[in-house]
Amino acid sequence: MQTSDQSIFCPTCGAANSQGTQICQYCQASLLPAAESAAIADSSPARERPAVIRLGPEAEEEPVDSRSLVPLWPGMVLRERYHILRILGRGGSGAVYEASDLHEGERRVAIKEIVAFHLEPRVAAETMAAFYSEASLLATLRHPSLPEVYEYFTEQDCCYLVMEFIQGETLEERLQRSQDGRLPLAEALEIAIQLCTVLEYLHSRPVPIIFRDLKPANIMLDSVAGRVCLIDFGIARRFKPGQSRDTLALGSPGYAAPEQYGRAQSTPQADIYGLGATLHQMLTGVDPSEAPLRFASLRSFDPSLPPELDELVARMVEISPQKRPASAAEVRRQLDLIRLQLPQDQRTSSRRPGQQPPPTRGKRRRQVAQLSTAAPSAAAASPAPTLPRRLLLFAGPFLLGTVVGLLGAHELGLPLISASARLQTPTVFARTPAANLLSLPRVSVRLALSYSGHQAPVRAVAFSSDGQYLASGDLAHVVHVWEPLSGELLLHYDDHRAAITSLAWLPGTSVLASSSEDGTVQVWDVAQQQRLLIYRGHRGAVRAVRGSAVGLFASGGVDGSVQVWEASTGTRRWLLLDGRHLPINALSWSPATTTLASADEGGNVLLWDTRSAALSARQSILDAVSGQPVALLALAWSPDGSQLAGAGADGQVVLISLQGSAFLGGQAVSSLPCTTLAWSPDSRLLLTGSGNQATIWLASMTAYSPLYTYEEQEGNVAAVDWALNGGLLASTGGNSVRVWSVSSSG
Ligand SMILES: Nc1ncnc2c1ncn2[C@@H]1O[C@H](COP(=O)(O)OP(=O)(O)OP(=O)(O)O)[C@@H](O)[C@H]1O
Repeated sequence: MQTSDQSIFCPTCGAANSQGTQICQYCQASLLPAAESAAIADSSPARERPAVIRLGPEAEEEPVDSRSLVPLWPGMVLRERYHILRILGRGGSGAVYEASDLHEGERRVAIKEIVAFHLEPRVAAETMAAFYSEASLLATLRHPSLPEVYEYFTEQDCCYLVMEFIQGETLEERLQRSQDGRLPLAEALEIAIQLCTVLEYLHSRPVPIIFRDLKPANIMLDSVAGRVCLIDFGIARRFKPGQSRDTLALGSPGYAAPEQYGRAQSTPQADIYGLGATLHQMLTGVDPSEAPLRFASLRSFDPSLPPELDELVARMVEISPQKRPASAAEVRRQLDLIRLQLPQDQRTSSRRPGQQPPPTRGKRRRQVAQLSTAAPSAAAASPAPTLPRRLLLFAGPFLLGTVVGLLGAHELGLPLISASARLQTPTVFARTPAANLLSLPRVSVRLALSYSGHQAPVRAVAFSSDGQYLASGDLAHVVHVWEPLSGELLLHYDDHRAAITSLAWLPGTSVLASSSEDGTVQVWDVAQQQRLLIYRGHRGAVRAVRGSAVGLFASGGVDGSVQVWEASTGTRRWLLLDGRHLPINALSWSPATTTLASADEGGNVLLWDTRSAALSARQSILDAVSGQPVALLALAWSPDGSQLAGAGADGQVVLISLQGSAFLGGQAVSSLPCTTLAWSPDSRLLLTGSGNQATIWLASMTAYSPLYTYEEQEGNVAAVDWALNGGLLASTGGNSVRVWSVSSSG
């Protein structure tokens, strides 16, 4: 359904006028008294006051346009069944997708989505009720010109209608392709006659069904079967005898009959009007939405057109429904007669509706890639008995050649790396003068090794909780798991299809999760060398994943949702939304796992109570100079649970005390974005990465004192981590990962 955001509909003639107009430009009636009711025609769920789902006490509500919501992601599998292939179109209330049905031999289906999760609970409930009513209506219909409905369901506050996929194009696209925007007479007649048959069918149901939105964009021409199909039953309604006017005025300007604008109840004559407007456009090339309710004689455009057709179309678009033909059946009979009277060579179209010119070599549609047989179903555990594709285990120390750099490890009691390791040019720490040297702890930092097994910039690093493993992930979607003190590569994983964004271990286990711009989180057990599952609950890139000690992963991404799911099965426990739909950049669990913190692109830190899955606090972070919200890029809870640190795109690091959720203030640590953060195990020191510098700070409430700054020569420091058992930290720089041994005193 399409309504113009800029239009106000005349209550007298139904014409669309621009907002602010006081006199109808078509019939000169006053628009003022009716403005309020006419505006109903312009309402859509997307324009309702937005709502917040699982809203906490401090959350505010802001308008959300459903068109800005991120749709399902090509590649994801909906309901463990429908593999989304591409977006076919987007409308006011959601999108339509082409998908392959994995339960039906990869049968091609079209899935229509109605997004409701951004709506107020009341509006969402109404939307869903309307959806079920329309879907159940459509599911009962059987006609060659209607797509068959296979299934409908709701999932995460979105409604989905799975239907027959029609291979072809819309009549609107066909008209755009044609010369002068019109069609040959025989083709137009064939399309109109087929439309009459489906309208006859709808209007003759025991309770007649009025389509109410007949227009070229809602008509599909099946290039395989040569049939004409009606799509988009969004505003179809049952005709209720005795009702004087429609509850809601809906339709598309130019094609909608005047009575659809609230003056009367729409009857089958409303569909005859829409068909007349469409037929007029097919024969003249004039788009009726440009001058609604004005239809010049067909023969004024093309004098060769039959006068009977001219007269029939003029009757079909009469303002008064009573003057229009009595039924679609009558229109069809007349069109048949007109066609019969045409000279033999003009009676049949050289092409069936929707039939395309034969494809030229090399222009055929590419076969859509099939799901990898190794990929487990969405959000479900895979019993995968074998290693996933490209999951390789390398035993032995052959990677020692890539392990370079060793400075004074013996001083710190670290094991020496094999003498075969090449020594790197010594790395120099620039010791930054501290404000008050006497009161500051002493930090001793030594480079233990540089790992250069990656072929692309490294974006994420994470120590397992026992410090045995270090995982690193890069822009070329490769994850390596290696032994941090020897650099021995244990696992090479490249089943992601886009850059790795974040890595997280499940505390106390060898289970690792990697999130990616490909929209998935992949989970595998490093010790078992087995992938456990692929989590596909997000729409769009996943930017953060974090594991909790109670067997849950939390993930967040550009779709603005935080999702909490079971690490062993991928079953989602909570979908946490705050109504703003700002991309989630970072997550952190409180050590007691009772709170989950998320940070978004709009500078909000949100605290979610994991017992009630409700928002318990929100803190907005503003740029120290401009006062504007600043995107938060990293978040880390101190291991003692007392405070939460956030890093901003303005180079600011903020601290939030968790006693009373007080914001303790922030300090600019760099003029460049601060992209990564990690706490020392004793919760006293904070490691940040900004530009090409990695800095260790004494993180006091009032000021941060820099203790060490390392200037990375190979690129920016995109990620850092501090091993929980102390002693080691890791930082990235270009394609390399450096492992440092660290000790502090005082
Ligand atoms: N059954 C189908 N088979 C193939 N393609 C379809 C099918 N249904 C819809 N489409 C494609 O999806 C596009 C959008 O469909 P539709 O008009 O139903 O949704 P919409 O524009 O989101 O609806 P609305 O106008 O209610 O906002 C169509 O233009 C068409 O290209």
